[in-house]
Amino acid sequence: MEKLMIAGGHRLSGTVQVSGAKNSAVALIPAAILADSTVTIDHLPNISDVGILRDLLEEIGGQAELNGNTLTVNPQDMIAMPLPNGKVKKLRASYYLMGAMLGRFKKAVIGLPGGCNLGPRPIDQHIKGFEALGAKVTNEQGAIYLRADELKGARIYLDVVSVGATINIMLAAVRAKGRTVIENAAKEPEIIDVATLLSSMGAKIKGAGTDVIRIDGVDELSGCYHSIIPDRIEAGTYMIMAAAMGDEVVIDNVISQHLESLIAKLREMGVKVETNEDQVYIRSPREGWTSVDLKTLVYPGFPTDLQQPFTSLLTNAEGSSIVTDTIYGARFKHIDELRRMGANVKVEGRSAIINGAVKLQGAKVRATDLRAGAALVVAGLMAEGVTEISGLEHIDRGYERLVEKLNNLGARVWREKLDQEELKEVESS
Ligand SMILES: CC(=O)N[C@H]1[C@@H](OP(=O)(O)OP(=O)(O)OC[C@H]2O[C@@H](n3ccc(=O)[nH]c3=O)[C@H](O)[C@@H]2O)O[C@H](CO)[C@@H](O)[C@@H]1O
Ligand SMILES: C=C(OP(=O)(O)O)C(=O)O
Repeated sequence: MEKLMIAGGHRLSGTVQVSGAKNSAVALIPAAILADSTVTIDHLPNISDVGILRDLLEEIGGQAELNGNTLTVNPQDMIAMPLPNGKVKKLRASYYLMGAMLGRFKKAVIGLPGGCNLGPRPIDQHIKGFEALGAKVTNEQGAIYLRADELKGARIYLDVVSVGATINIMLAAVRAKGRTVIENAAKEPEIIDVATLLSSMGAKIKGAGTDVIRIDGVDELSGCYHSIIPDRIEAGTYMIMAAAMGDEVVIDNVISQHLESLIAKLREMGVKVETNEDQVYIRSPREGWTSVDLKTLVYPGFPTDLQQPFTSLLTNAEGSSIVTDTIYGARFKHIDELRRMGANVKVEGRSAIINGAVKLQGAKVRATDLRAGAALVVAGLMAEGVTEISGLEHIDRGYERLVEKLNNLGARVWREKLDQEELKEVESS
């Protein structure tokens, strides 16, 4: 097991390349189950979630070859192998195996998913959707059993706007008989990316990216080639790092329209942000940023996945900021760790109140989830002295070549093995 070491205070400059989107990748890979021939997915991020999903496709009998950033999946020999335990528990997106296997085999057994612990993360809307399509769904000892004689298109109103439920219902509905309409659907760019892949396979989907998606089921879906969209959350994280420590930083391979809410907030703080077709340019005023209040919302609102790293930036803004997470009201595990670094932040209900103008100090901290990790990396870059971040396995779920990308920008970051005492601490926690 390793930890991330950051010698803080180094200015950043240059260009950083954004990888393919994690939250697309983790849906596109299960979607390949639905095809009857080879699916090639290009520009996948080299992160642990992708490796685990590849392994899961092999567990159900597929051939899934990862060459650099390209995954080739031959789904022909796949079977409806039950996956009640094991790797499915290591990530959130294993829930997409439910929709994809239900679509192809009309049955699936999938253990309840893992992923970031952000407080309760129910999947009732996924299940409501599968049931509306005609599946019988039961929860037996922590695994979801799904079975349908036939899937039939239906009108499904989501009570909660959910990315996962929207995609999962799409995955099953492309192979249902007749028309499915998802109302109050989520509109995130990753949903459009998944709909694009499914359409290339022959699915009939209209309205992805709006809150009403219409799907006309088809009898078969073929193989295809798909190139994934850039990761707006990784891009946003580097934008926040650049705002914190950047002289002049170019973030390359970005769709800036995906990040309008972040760009608006950075500008409100006094950070210079310019955009062109596929780049964002950031110049930070170095210090004296204005504090801002912020609420996370469903897309195109401010993404909850950037709330944690943005909070770190606000610790050094002039004045107080209030950050409210309306999506995951308990997504504040990073705050205790930021306090160890000297931050003056308190949590009240769904909000963090940040008293800014604090110079953070390097400390030993723990990433409890993926974006808490990103928040601590931002803090470590800003801090005086060395920051040691354990829980690196969370960060590895979502950031490809983080150390290399940061060092290319002028940061001083490296990985080190945990010593015996630290290993004991991890084991007992
Ligand atoms: C793999 C992936 O894409 N993960 C992203 C996805 O997670 P995920 O798809 O799991 O998140 P959802 O969009 O489903 O969750 C949004 C809200 O709806 C609630 N909810 C969701 C489903 C459900 O059946 N019932 C229910 O009540 C959740 O508790 C949460 O409060 O979107 C989140 C919100 O943008 C992001 O933080 C995650 O990075
Ligand atoms: C919460 C996240 O991921 P997951 O849903 O995969 O746990 C995230 O990407 O910030």
